[in-house]
Amino acid sequence: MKNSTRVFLSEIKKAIIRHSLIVDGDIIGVGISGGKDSIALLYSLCDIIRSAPVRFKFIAILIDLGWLSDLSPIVDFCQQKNIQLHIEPSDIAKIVFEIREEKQPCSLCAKMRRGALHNTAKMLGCNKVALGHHLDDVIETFFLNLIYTGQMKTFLPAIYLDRSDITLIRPMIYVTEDDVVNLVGRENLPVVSSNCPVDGKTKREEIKSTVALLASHYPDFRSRFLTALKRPENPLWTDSVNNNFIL
Ligand SMILES: Nc1ncnc2c1ncn2[C@@H]1O[C@H](COP(=O)(O)OP(=O)(O)OP(=O)(O)O)[C@@H](O)[C@H]1O
Repeated sequence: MKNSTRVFLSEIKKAIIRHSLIVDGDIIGVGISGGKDSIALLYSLCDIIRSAPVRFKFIAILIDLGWLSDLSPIVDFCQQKNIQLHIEPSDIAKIVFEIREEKQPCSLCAKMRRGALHNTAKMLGCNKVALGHHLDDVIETFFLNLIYTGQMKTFLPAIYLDRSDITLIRPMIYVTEDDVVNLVGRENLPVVSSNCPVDGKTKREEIKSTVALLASHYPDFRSRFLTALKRPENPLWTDSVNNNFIL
């Protein structure tokens, strides 16, 4: 294994340990979108499980929204790695774009997708769902909330959802999007192209360029942001597993 891949995996392990994301007996549904972030997460968990001090299981879950071009690279990858893959069919794309003709389709689509993912995970006996959010997602979400809703909040490393009785975990929050892109290229991980009609035209894409601009002026911007989040006195993240800080 290349050293840069080892470094990537060690950052995931650090997040898992620091935020107690995985404990003995967990059955984790890993949300797979077909994109680079979630396949990087799946790859990482495959490696981490081999030497983990706790016993856990995971299942890859893909909610088929109806616009992925060809799922076979993901199916082949899971077969090669001996990963259980569950593909859940859905009418989400049809409902959002054809039936409801939503002007702001992303929020309805994301809501329906989350519901389908949590229900499918529960149906498969999972107590946790792992998502492929990375540090850039954490930073972008912070600025999206600040600018559009006037709130200082972002993704938590872990959060228990009462309503669906499931804990969401985000093991990739210490790695950047560039780290993910490099891993996917280096390890030749399969990415499936999406025909989503609003891909690349969202508010998140706008914020992404703003964050990139900040990082080009201040090269340590992302790592400083992470340091700020990790500070024990910072209410955004501290003890998030026990939900002592509700955002
Ligand atoms: N169709 C889906 N089925 C299952 N899980 C999904 C699906 N879409 C997204 N997810 C999960 O939700 C996370 C966040 O979704 P989002 O649409 O923001 O993707 P992303 O950050 O671009 O990640 P990716 O590169 O994996 O698409 C993904 O990383 C993945 O874990």
